[in-house]
Amino acid sequence: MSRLIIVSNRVAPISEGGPAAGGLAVGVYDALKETGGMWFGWSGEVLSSTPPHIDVVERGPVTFATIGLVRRDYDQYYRGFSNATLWPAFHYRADLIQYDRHDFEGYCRVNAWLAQQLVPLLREDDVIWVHDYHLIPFAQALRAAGVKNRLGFFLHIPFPAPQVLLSVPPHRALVEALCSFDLLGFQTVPDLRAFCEYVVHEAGGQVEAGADKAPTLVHAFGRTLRAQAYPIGVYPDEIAQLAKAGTRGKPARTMKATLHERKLIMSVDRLDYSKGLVERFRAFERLLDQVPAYRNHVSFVQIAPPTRADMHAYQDIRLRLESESGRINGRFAELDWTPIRYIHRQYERQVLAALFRQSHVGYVTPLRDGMNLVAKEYVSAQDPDDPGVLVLSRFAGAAQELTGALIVNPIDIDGMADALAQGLAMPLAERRARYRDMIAQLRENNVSVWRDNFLRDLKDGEGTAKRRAPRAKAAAKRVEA
Ligand SMILES: O=P(O)(O)OC[C@H]1O[C@H](O[C@H]2O[C@H](CO)[C@@H](O)[C@H](O)[C@H]2O)[C@H](O)[C@@H](O)[C@@H]1O
Ligand SMILES: O=c1ccn([C@@H]2O[C@H](COP(=O)(O)OP(=O)(O)O)[C@@H](O)[C@H]2O)c(=O)[nH]1
Repeated sequence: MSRLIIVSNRVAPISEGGPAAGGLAVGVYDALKETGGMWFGWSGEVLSSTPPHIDVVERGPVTFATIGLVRRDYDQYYRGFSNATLWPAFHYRADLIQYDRHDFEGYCRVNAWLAQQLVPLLREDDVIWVHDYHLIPFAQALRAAGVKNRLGFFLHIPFPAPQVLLSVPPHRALVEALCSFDLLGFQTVPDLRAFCEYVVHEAGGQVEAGADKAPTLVHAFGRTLRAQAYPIGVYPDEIAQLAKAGTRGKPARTMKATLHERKLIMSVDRLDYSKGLVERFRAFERLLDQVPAYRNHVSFVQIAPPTRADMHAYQDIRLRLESESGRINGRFAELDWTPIRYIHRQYERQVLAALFRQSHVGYVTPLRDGMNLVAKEYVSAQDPDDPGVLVLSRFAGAAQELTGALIVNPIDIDGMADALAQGLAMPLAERRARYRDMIAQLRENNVSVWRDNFLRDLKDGEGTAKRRAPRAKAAAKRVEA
């Protein structure tokens, strides 16, 4: 059996059980610990001068091969092009895009360098699965180094509409680089469709919809590759167990004691401007304005651990959120009640799962999000006999599957306040019906299914990339939603 090699910028913390650094690390680790294999990526260290070397650690069936970045590479590749250019562009925040040609050069240089570090670790029949926007040029770099293995890529964040992507100056070079992979995976059908639109309308390529759920064939830049939507999942039953066990722990007991029978609204997000936190706080304020009966009868807990805290846009969102929570608490707080408990630190998944289970509403309202695993974890953690209600942004990838949630537009403050009121008052029978619908979907498309579908298509496609593109006048078929 061929070995699975995962390549991503962020690698899960090597000691299991600790708080996770984001959804990619959580999802990929869950997927890899069953199959075993090697996980290659950044160690999270920024080195001042020493030339980085690969650290190899075995943990059960998984070999972690991690490497540090020198300061200049971290600045240009991670803080610069990945997170100041691609992240805002792919999350539809054209107003926040910063672009520096030197950062793009650094991004390509680091991709080439990482690829060179990986090559000596590879075997001939390894299957290589590359993850996320930091590593778009990775296939080109591996091919240039002579690697012939199957190469797949999964994008964890949204793929933007072509008009938005055009604001990234090297957009064409990026899409050409993506087309060096054999298989491209997206979180949702709208992301796949946006990619195909770029291929057809901006790159002069062609796409052919695959029959019966098979991947779409993409002909572009002289290559043929395949592309498909593979929504990442969770292990719902494992999370339910964690949640049940966690309710006996100290954090959950403290939460219960300090709530004094009040209803609980729970949110958990990295403190990222894509998560819609300011709008969410204002919608909670609107609820208190419009339904005075909820004052002192409902508490909103927002856990928002720091992320990318050395970047201006992230310092800015932190200040805005601190100011909003201070303002709203100043307006409504009483001697025995603080309406918003805003907590700027990370918690372990077991603690989060237990808090989800204790809450009446899971409040997940990103402005844009590739998937949003928190939404899936929230539903998984519920007590089937007395489940909470999920209020979910239509712009989270998860909204494509979790149709039993109350779906909201995250910039519609009144609409979100209405959904909170509806969720808090929802009768048990309706809560159960919505929960049953969503948990069935989560079980059907768990993280193993995500991994297995992607790897099946990556292996099945052997030979596709070598096929020639069809003649130019063959009609391009658009991918249907
Ligand atoms: O590595 P960081 O810069 O600290 O950021 C954390 C991760 O954020 C993003 O996560 C995404 O992946 C999730 C799982 O597929 C998905 O649910 C979520 O919508 C995405 O935002 C990012 O894509 C990862 O590369 C980062 O590691
Ligand atoms: O304090 C925290 C906050 C978040 N998470 C985990 O980090 C992941 C966040 O993934 P999501 O897809 O929701 O968003 P991302 O941060 O990747 O954009 C989820 O598994 C959370 O349970 C965690 O373990 N501790």
